[in-house]
Parts: sequence; C-alpha cells; structure tokens
Amino acid sequence: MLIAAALFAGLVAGLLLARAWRPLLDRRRRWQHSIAGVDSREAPTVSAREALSEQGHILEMIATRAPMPEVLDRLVQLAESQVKGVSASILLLDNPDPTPLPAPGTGWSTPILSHSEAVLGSFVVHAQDGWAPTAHQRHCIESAARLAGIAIERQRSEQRIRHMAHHDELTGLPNRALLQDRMTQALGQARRTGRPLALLFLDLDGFKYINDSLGHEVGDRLLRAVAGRLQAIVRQGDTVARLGGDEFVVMLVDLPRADEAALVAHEIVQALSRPLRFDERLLHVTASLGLATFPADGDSAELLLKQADAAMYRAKAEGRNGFQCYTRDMGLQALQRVELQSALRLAVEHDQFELHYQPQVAPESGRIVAVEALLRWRHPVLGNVSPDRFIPLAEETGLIAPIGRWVLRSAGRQLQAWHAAGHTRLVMAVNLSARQFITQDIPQLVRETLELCGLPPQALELELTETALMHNAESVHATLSTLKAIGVLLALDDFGTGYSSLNHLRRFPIDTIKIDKSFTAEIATSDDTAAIVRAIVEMAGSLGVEIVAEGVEHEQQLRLLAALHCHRVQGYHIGRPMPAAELAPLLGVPDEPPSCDLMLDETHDAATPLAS
Ligand SMILES: Nc1nc2c(ncn2[C@@H]2O[C@H](COP(=O)(O)O[C@H]3[C@@H](O)[C@H](n4cnc5c(=O)[nH]c(N)nc54)O[C@@H]3COP(=O)(O)O)[C@@H](O)[C@H]2O)c(=O)[nH]1
Repeated sequence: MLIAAALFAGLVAGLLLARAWRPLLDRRRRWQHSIAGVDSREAPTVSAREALSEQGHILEMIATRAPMPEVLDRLVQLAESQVKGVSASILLLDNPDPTPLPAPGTGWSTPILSHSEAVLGSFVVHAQDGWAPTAHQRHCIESAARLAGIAIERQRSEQRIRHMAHHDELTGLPNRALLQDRMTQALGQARRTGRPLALLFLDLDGFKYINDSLGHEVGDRLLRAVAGRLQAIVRQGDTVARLGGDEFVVMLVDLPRADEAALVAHEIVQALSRPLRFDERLLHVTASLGLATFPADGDSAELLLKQADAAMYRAKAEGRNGFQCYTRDMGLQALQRVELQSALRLAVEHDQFELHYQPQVAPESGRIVAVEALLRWRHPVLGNVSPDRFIPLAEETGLIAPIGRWVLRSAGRQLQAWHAAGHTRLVMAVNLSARQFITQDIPQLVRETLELCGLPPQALELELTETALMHNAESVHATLSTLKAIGVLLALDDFGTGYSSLNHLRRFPIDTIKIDKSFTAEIATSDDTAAIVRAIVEMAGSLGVEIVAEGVEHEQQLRLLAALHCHRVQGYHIGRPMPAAELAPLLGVPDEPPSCDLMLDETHDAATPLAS
C-alpha cells in the first residue's frame, strides 16, 4: 500500500515537475544533449557488473560525504547508462533554484523516498514519445532513486545537526556559539571599516513568574513571540541570538554612528512592551536592555558581552522596562553581584541570617499588637547586607525557597516564645516573596510551621506584594483561599504602588492592607495624599479590612493616621526593626500569665539552622 502510494506520489511529482518543483542540478547539459539530436537510444547500456561496481562507488561517495551534486550527478549518469535512450534528472521538493525544465516528450518518474517513506523528490526519466520502461529498466531507475534517497537524507541530517549545534531549538535563533562566531567576524570587519558595532543584552522582566505561574508552554510561546519581534526590528546583517532562558542578544553591525544603537534599543523596548495576545489572554511583558559598543566599551566579544550584561543589570535596578548604556562603574558592580551571589549561597550554609522585628502599634492604645519579621544578613567581611540587595538575588538563584522556609519557622518559634510569655494576642507578620509564593507549597509550609510552633493560625500574618498576585490569578486565588481556610491573616504590602491595587482587594481574600511608605511620607505635606489615605481607610473600613500605615517617621504623621483611625502604625518613629531581645521589654504587660513550660526563653534564638 505504501509503495503504491509512493509510486502514485512519484507520478504526480513527475507531472508537476515543470511548474512547482525545482531541479537540484543543472540538467541543461543533458537536455541540450538530447535536443541536439544525438540519439542516445543508440548508446550501449552498461553490464550488470559495471552497474554494480558503480553503485558501490556511489555508496562510497555517500559514506565519505562527497558533495551532494556530484553524488546525484553520478546517479543520473548511472540511470542513463542502464536505460537506453533516456535522459534523467533528479528533482527535489525543496530546491531553492527555480530553473524550469524543458517539456519532455514522454516522462516517467519514481519518487525518491526517505527511510520513513516521506517523498524527498523524484527521479525523472525523459524519452521519446511512446517509450515505456520495462520491468528491468524500472528496477534500475528505482535502485538509483533509492540511493538518491539515502544521499539526500544523509546530507539533510548532517545539515540538521550542524543547524542544531548553532541554533536555539525553541526560537530557531542563533545560539551563543554562533553569536560568538559572528561577533568575532563582525569585530574584524568593524576594525577594518572603522564603523561601530553594538551589542544589546536583553532580559525579560518577570519572565520567571510567567513561566512558573502560567506554565512552560505559555513561556515558550512568549519567547518565540519576543524572538519574532526582535527579528522584525533589526536590519539584514544584524544578529538576534538567544543565549538561553529569557536572555537575548542583538548585535548591530556597520552602524553609521554608535549612538544609533540607542535608537534601536528604544525601539525594542517599545515593541516588546506592546501586549501579546495568546488565545484569550493578553500578556504584558517588558524587557531590560544593556548596551555596549565597539570600540568605546571594549574590543573583544567576551568583554562587550560582559559590559552589555552589566548595563542590563543597571536597567533592571533603574526600574526595568528600559535600557542603559554601559559605563565604567557598572563593570565593578557586576563583579560585586557575582561575588554577592556566591556569598549568599554560603550564607545559607553558614547560618549568617537573623531576624529583626519591627513593632506595629495600635494608635488608640499605644500597645504593640503585631511585629513584622525582617530578615538580616550579617556577612563576616561585607558586614550587614541590605535585604533590598540580597532578596532579589535570592529570588534569581532560587535560594529564596530555603531562606523563606527558615524565616517562617524562625519567626514562628519567636512568636511561640512571646505567646508563652503571656503576649498571647501578638501577631507576627512575615514577608513572602512573589517567587516563593509561586514556587513553594506555601499552605503546606504554613501548616507545618503552625503545628511545629503550636500557634493559632490568626497569630500569623503573611505579607504579599502585588507582584505575587499579578500572575495566574486562578492559582493565586486557590492558594490564598487555602491559606484563608487554614485561618492565617493575609496582608497586601506596599498598597497603592501597584497598578491595580483596588482590583486585587476586590478579588482576593485580603485581611489587611499596608499603606505604602510613600503615602505616609506625604500625608502631612500634601492635601491630595491625605485625601487618598483617608479614602483608602474609609474603603477598607467598609470592606472590613484592617489598615496598617508603614513608614511613620514623624509625630505629625502619627497623629494624622491616628485621627484617620488607622488600626496599626509602623515606622522608625515608633520603633526600628530590632533583635527579639530588644523588643521583648517593649511588649508591655502580658495579656495572660506566662505559661510555665516556656517561661525559660522569651527571646528565641532566631538563628536556628536552616535545616531545622
Ligand atoms: N521575601 C522577604 N522579603 C523581606 C524579608 N525581610 C525583608 N524583606 C524585604 O526587603 C525589603 C527591605 O527590607 P528592610 O530593609 O528590612 O526594610 C524594612 C524596614 O526596615 C523599612 N522601614 C520600616 N519603617 C520605616 C520607616 O519609617 N522609614 C523607612 N524609610 N523605612 C522603614 O521598610 C521595610 C519593610 O517594608 P515592608 O516589607 O514593605 O513592610 C522590604 O521590601 C522587605 O519586605 C523576608 O524575610 N522575606
């Protein structure tokens, strides 16, 4: 059945040959031969022994990777020498050369098949009108077609392997190896012509969240779409490469002036920030780009790539969705970042973390009703490293998972100690990073912590940022509902800084909102800000949501917030984050007498090993 189908395909292929199919070889010589009137039917056919030996030669040519046109030429000659009076040609389905063939008198063809029976082309013989192949002639031509199939398939798989070694499988873009090659060539050319070259290092913002929350299929589609947009922007001769993950490099060559690269960078930022539609979903993705140029910023491929990478990190630090040109101080910072990353790994192993606690006071009573656990890293050489520096690094490296687990358990143990000391209504607020929220089984971690520390769930408040809620609303909703069912409190951190704060409040089961420091900072000086804070407090009141105002640094701010009936206030004016031992005396009179079993240690050592 398959063979019949293949033969039929061969016939169809033969009929279509003059129009759609394209000759691989320049057959003109052969056609001229027959048109010129040399009666090739008179040519003697080769003996079976000679034909066999020629087949052997051809197989050897295939095995030794002789050029394909030569192999096919030999096969054509073999067929012509075996079948008296015909001229032969090989037509390939995907030959890019559209030379039309002269119309034959009578044509007969057999398909050239791959080992999986896919049609690769057709072996065509042309003869005078009325000619039809004998069984033996068919056999000869089909044998030649089989050898052609082997040769073509072998060449294609070699091409495929070569392509795979130099291209990214997902996007089809050049990979790091090919980019390196092209950069070396382009640098040579730039040196000769004196025309600048630019490298743009591009990293998508928040791609990991999209991948983790919406799944790898969406992530892959997004990467392909980004590749498409980048390719649409650059000129022929420029290179768009994917280094892996969400990192792309664009190499712009032969620039009239180095600053032209900034225009392209700007265009890329604009193009990528346009929403992408996947099925029913609109995805917003932005990118941070770093730009380094030759000769100004470096004279080797490695150095330029490193500088562009450093500039990209600056673009991230400057708020993302933009680009930065390389400057000297960035190199130093990049080095520091790499060092910090390995130091952070060691910090996990060497228990260099501790927790500080910042009080949250109820303005009406002046009592500490809650504390926020804030992570501190004391490095033996670097000293105190700010969480603003190491939390993003921990997220990037995945270390946030073990660190986050340690934070929750240590804070839980400390709260257990304070509860046992009689401060039974004290609430512990713990920050969850967006990445941790998506990649870890938070409900399970929370259950374990509550059980381990014997805490009532309402004593634990989990602070989430809007970034954590932004992606994959359904799964976030499910996780929050599970946490709600466990009974812990959920707080929305930095409220008012995101672009759909109110929307999040409507959709998710939030118990507390923390008005961002930036509002508190202006509450006493800007009527507009005061009005916004008042509106937030009123709205929260009608939704039954508690309000915490953070960043209270002055007495006047405290008074205004108290007058607005904020439930809790937090800030340097009330108390800075401090070790548990310093905070303990500020907790005031216990609500209940201390429990005997835990009276011994009111200030649990937060530096509990991560493994515990
Ligand atoms: N995922 C986790 N994130 C954490 C953890 N611990 C901290 N963090 C986050 O790091 C960011 C910086 O934290 P930090 O340097 O500790 O700063 C906190 C306070 O010290 C600071 N603060 C408090 N009061 C004031 C004030 O009056 N003025 C002022 N300028 N700053 C003040 O604010 C930070 C607390 O912010 P927030 O979390 O929004 O309540 C920060 O984003 C932390 O969240 C951790 O364990 N996991």
